[in-house]
Amino acid sequence: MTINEKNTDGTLFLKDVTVKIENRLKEIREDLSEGQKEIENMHEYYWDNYTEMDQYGYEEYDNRQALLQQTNANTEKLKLKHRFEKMLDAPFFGRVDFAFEGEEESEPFYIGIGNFAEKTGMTPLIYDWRAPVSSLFYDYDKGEASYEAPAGEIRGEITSKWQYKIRGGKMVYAFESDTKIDDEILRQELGSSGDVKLKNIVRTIQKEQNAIIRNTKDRILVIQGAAGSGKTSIALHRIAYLLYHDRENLKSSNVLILSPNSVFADYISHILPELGEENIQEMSFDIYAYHELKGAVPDCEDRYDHLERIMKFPDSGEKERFRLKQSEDFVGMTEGFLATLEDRLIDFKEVSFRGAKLTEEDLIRLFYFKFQETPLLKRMDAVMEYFVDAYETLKGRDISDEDRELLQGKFDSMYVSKDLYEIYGWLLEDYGFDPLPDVPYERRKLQYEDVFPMLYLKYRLTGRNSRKNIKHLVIDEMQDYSFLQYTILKSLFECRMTILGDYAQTLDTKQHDVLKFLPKILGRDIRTVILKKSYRNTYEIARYAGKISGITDLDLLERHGKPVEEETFSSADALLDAVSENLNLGEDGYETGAVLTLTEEEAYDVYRLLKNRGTEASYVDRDSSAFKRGLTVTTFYLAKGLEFDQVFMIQPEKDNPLASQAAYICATRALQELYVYGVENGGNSDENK
Ligand SMILES: Nc1ncnc2c1ncn2[C@@H]1O[C@H](COP(=O)(O)OP(=O)(O)OP(=O)(O)O)[C@@H](O)[C@H]1O
Repeated sequence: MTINEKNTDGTLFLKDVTVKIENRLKEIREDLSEGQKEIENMHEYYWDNYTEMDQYGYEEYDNRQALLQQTNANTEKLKLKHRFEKMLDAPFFGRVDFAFEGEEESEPFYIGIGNFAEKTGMTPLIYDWRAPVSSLFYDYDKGEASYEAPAGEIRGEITSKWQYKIRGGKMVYAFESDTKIDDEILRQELGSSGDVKLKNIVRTIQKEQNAIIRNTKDRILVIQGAAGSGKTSIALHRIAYLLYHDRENLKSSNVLILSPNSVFADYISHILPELGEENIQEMSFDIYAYHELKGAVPDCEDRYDHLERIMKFPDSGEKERFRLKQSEDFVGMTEGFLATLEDRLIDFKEVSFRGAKLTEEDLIRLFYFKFQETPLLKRMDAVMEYFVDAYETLKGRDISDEDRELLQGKFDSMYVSKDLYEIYGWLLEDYGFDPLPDVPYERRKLQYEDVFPMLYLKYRLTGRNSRKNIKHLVIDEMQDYSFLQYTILKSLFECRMTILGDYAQTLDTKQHDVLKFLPKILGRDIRTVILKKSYRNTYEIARYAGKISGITDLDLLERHGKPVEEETFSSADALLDAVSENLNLGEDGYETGAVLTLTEEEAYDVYRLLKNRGTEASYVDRDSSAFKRGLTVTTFYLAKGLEFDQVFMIQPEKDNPLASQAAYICATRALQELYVYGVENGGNSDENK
């Protein structure tokens, strides 16, 4: 029986292909050890013959090149080795039998996590899920179908479709299905615990998700998707797809993901390696901003300080001020301020230097006309360079470092201030905001509401270096970025973008209208895709979450589970008893659970009380950087983007402006079970005292 024989249940092919993968692995291991020896020999030759190499260094150059080539070849082999080792565990997960238009016989195409051929250059026995032909598997039922190949559209007919589950090299199940990815398999994938972190979904990518992953046309793709619709998963699979198809131009170091915090970064960190790609850089925009502002302020508050404050002091006016300072109106105010700043910032004084001179009139001409386009805080440097050039040409020699320093002092002294902190303070005062505290540099701490406005002002005053090495930017949780932040991002990144989020999961009391203002900032070449099908939660949890958010038009996967349990207890003690009773983690239970609160203080209290009772838990705060198996205690805002098998959501005792947002975010974090617990007013625990 040949491995191409049709209508098998895949077991024979599995046997055959496993042997072939093993053989290939053996060859690769031998090549690798040969290659390693080769490198060692080259090193030895180099050291033995170093002194005798030709004086121009040609031989040395050749040696280095050969060494580099061999190292690169070894790295490529190592990657292949990793891929094939992974494939030995589960070589393929799908198969389409496709009869090309005009042909009677159909050909089987097995689909797996990567390509596999017996030898480099031979027709693959297994196709990478990202190969053009593999889209047949995700996009079509049995019947007429087509796919986009580099040479154009290929038409034909799918005569049969199979889905497999292979673990440890053994076939767990195989079944033929007429339809796209069968819902039953999807339910099984979602219902099965095992992975703690976000998993790859290559086995069950849905058609609408596949269209996003394989979209290469749109420069800026915006995905608005309901909680649990797979946005983060899709964005990462899309990067894997783009890296595979554009290897020449796009390397993993050219892709950057803006992620909300380090725990989230850890949570998603293994998907790309699992898909055979290197991990991509990750950055929090807040941390980037703090670095950029270091010259003006040694310390900045973070977003979580701001959130905690608006929960504690809802009527302080902070929410409204924050919103205004991140808005389009504030960008307008800053521009208005900049228009009058030139006159206010500079006090022109004639410059004389060793017989040469720049009169006030000269300075004004250069400053306002010749260097008009140079950012204000850099403009005097440009005028100085102009003067230095003219002086050096006249004298026929360069000026000394001491003289340059002297001149720099003279030109700098024309600025009334070069301190961004002070200048930003003027802007606030001009528009009637409270001024910044007048303290020396070491004692400055910027409130979160001022971080991005100050960064915007900085870039307008000094210019910015756009990040040209980044060719694709991924922005997750798009609803948490403001008009002002997108304006700054646009000036920093001129590249393709995948922007994803869910306006219902905002961390504000009011939803930002991101989808409306994005085209204003990023231009017209934006394509927005809306995802309404939610996969994460059981039907019961999704319905419950829908009631909180008022979102009723969701398409829910019929995966049923335990009803949501809502209960109010007479004391914190009784509440924690209920948590302990229902917690079902460990060998025979689930992998992950979370107790989620609104504020940091509440989270820490619960964590402490649980610990006192001997319940193992990890406390995740803003400085945490790892997502762990077991029970996690944290706030709703740090749990955003994550998921847990069991969620215990603790309702606040006092009114809280973010209560409804928090409830929606907490509820949608639960994969299998959701408990909504509260304590009656006045309920108090002895342990709590
Ligand atoms: N096609 C799919 N097959 C299997 N699982 C899927 C699929 N799509 C999504 N999922 C699962 O649904 C869950 C939610 O996915 P993901 O976290 O990517 O969604 P999200 O839209 O980013 O969620 P949120 O906005 O709520 O954080 C994950 O467990 C993911 O593995």
